[in-house]
Amino acid sequence: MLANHRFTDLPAYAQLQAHYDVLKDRHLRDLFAEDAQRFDKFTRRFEDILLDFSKNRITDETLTLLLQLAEQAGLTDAIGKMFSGDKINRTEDRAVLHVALRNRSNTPIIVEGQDVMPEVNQVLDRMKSFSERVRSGEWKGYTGETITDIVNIGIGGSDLGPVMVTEALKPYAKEGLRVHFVSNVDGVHIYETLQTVRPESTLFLIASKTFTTQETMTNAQTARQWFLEQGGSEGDIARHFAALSTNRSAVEKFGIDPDNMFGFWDWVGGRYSLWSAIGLSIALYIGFDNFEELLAGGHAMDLHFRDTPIDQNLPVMLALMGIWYNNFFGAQTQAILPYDQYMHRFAAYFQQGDMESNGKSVDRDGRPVDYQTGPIIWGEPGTNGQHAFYQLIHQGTKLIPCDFLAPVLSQRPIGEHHTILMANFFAQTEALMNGKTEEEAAEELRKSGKSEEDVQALAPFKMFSGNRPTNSILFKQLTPRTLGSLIALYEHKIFTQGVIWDIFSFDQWGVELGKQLASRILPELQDDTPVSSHDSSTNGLMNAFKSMRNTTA
Ligand SMILES: O=P(O)(O)OC[C@H]1O[C@@H](O)[C@H](O)[C@@H](O)[C@@H]1O
Repeated sequence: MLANHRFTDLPAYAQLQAHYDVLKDRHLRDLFAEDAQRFDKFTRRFEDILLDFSKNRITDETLTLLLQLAEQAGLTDAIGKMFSGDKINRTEDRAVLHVALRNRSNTPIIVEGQDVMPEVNQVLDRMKSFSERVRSGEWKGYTGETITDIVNIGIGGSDLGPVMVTEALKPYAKEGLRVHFVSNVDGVHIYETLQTVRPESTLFLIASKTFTTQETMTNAQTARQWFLEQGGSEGDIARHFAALSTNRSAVEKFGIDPDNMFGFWDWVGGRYSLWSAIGLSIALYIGFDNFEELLAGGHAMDLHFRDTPIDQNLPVMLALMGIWYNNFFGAQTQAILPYDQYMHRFAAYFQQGDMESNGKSVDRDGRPVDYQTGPIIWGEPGTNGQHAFYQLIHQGTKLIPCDFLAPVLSQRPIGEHHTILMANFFAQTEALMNGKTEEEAAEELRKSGKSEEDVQALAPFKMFSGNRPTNSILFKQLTPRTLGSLIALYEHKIFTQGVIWDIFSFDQWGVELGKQLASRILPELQDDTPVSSHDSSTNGLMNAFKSMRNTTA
């Protein structure tokens, strides 16, 4: 069991509060001017990844205090407990072992007296042989055609990870093999996808940890029916449907051949499951060797996180910077801004990863917290974001800490594109840090020939306060290994923050209420009887819906 603490009672918390009162008015520009060593001091490296956190509103003392905060919260102990299979997900009475899924060193990891590694390796072996058979064309559809399209049907953790990774690693994809993702219960999603595929050459992966999720089961039934209507027979289903799940009996009940089921375990959280059988679409798309590289990158980051002193530890640094702004500066959000178009779903992926993990308001004793926990995560790839929402980051009233991520080498080096992209990457963090004083803005206006009256009128609009914090994460290239490490970096950041905030990061009870109500409302929508069992707004909306659906558009 982890020793519980009150975050705000940790001795370092009060010290940080006092330190914040002093530091909050200091400008990053001055902190850089005062300390020539800032970059060297506040960068950390791991393999081909460089984390520069020097453009944060910190000093040596800030970092010392934040590290003390982590120590006082029992971080080292907590890391040990996760890696050794303790049931740290207490409200669900489960261990948390996504690290076992990518444990390429194969050291035993014991859950309830049993080493989980043999089972993990067995599923990986099956994924390998299945993906190789499909990719080589040995696996045939019901008319003898090879598989050209994979349709992954899943939602949340059974969708976002595979979507993000297959997009990020597109350069590693097999030519002629397409992958599609259907998640939304909105029939539009499956409709549009089915328009683009043929039953003879399509393999459906029904991805659901529980195999009970309403959206996924509805989409899976629709896909099955479509397959049968388009010419496939019941007997052909085995060649075209596979299941990725922990729930064997539900898979069998659905009619999927148990030989086509790839299992995983309750100690894999949905939002941490891309490393498990849920990653089958990834293995099919980029090949098993590349999938293994992804796992290896995750594993390397795991070892770094577990074995490196916390002051040298990349996930810990990211976590501490986040806590500094979240709990002392009152920042509400955290932007993730990848300067790599292939990473365009990275922020969306960590919206679930972070917000479902740390969006909690009771501590591990079940007491309401009196401090802020998980931030709102958002972001889009650079440079698109620059032309959309960066205005607010630069000149708005909100403090938005940003992570900038970029590869040194593009996967698609065309002309000057990557150099231009990177010029923007470096320019943005510099601009956010330095800003532009009103005098500098005025001087520029004068130089452009404006009258003194215009200069005075316009300068306030053209100044930038700066002092806006960023992390820069520079990596050599977006390879499977590097992507694996980057994902694990953020996963462990989330874990570290959860430990410091003394919350449970691995349950997600907050998603249940809406599901409960939806299943109560569904039968009420199935006829035209007026509804009166809810509040006046919900009744009113449902009755308007019922009457509007009966009138022609
Ligand atoms: O994989 P399943 O069981 O269909 O679940 C999908 C998603 O369901 C949601 O309800 C959970 O909040 C997510 O964590 C989960 O990833």
